[in-house]
Amino acid sequence: MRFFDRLADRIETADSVVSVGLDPDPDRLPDAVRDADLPRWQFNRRIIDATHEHAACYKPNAAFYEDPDGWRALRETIAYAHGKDVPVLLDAKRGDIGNTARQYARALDDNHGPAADAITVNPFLGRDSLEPFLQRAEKGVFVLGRTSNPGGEDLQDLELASGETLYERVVHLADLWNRNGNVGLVVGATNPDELESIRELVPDIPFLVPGVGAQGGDAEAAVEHGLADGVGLVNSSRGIIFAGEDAATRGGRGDAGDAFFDAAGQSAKQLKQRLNQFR
Ligand SMILES: O=C(O)c1cc(=O)[nH]c(=O)n1[C@@H]1O[C@H](COP(=O)(O)O)[C@@H](O)[C@H]1O
Repeated sequence: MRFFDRLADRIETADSVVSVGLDPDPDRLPDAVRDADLPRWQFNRRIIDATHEHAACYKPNAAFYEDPDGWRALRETIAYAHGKDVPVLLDAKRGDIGNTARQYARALDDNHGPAADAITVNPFLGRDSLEPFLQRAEKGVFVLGRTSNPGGEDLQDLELASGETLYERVVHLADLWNRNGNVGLVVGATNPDELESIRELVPDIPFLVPGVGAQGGDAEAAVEHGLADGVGLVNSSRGIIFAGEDAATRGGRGDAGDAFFDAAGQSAKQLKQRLNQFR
């Protein structure tokens, strides 16, 4: 099934557009999983147990897995999320010359274990750098449009000779690259005006909207402009997975971690309910 059809089904089943970011910072893992074999996998397993009812998608960021144990943890995590019937978007922000991109795109193939259903890509190198991803028609390809970080304006807001901004040009290209209907755009919740104007440019492309929660983005704008025909994702990572840090402190060392993971579940549920007010 094509990614955006699968995502639409999941959004309906879970009644949620929440993307739960799985960014397991090793310095912030609770005691309950620190001594486990593959702590990041044990952490993600318990986060998934606590949050899957409320998750439209899981979004592991590759930065948190780029070592041998990390790749194992990631593979287990993808398989486990699929076992709960939740799609996985690998946030890898890939983008390189065609020859290299062809290798990166193999991350979307099942050959070496279960693969992610979608990926984020960086459009800076242009068309051929994204082609290997785009041609995997069943997979979702989220192109960075207007990012949530403060420095995003340094390049993305530059005005071109044509009068459009660089991010508007990227949005236009993403629309052209969407011949398989598998392209999404990443637009940060910290830029509500850009969210609105980009939605006007591309009414039919679903957005991944990161930046609510820890980055303080605008949840209402994220929903109002992020969804295309009801399909899109609003991501929170630290705001969900580390919501239980205070609870863990109260539980003390040796605690089984239940309070920590319960808090993650509550946080995902609260975000779902908050976003649903605007759907
Ligand atoms: O592509 C992304 O997901 C992304 C794009 C962007 O503009 N801003 C952004 O924060 N992200 C990612 O979304 C997640 C946000 O994490 P929190 O700030 O903890 O919710 C991280 O994995 C970021 O790398």
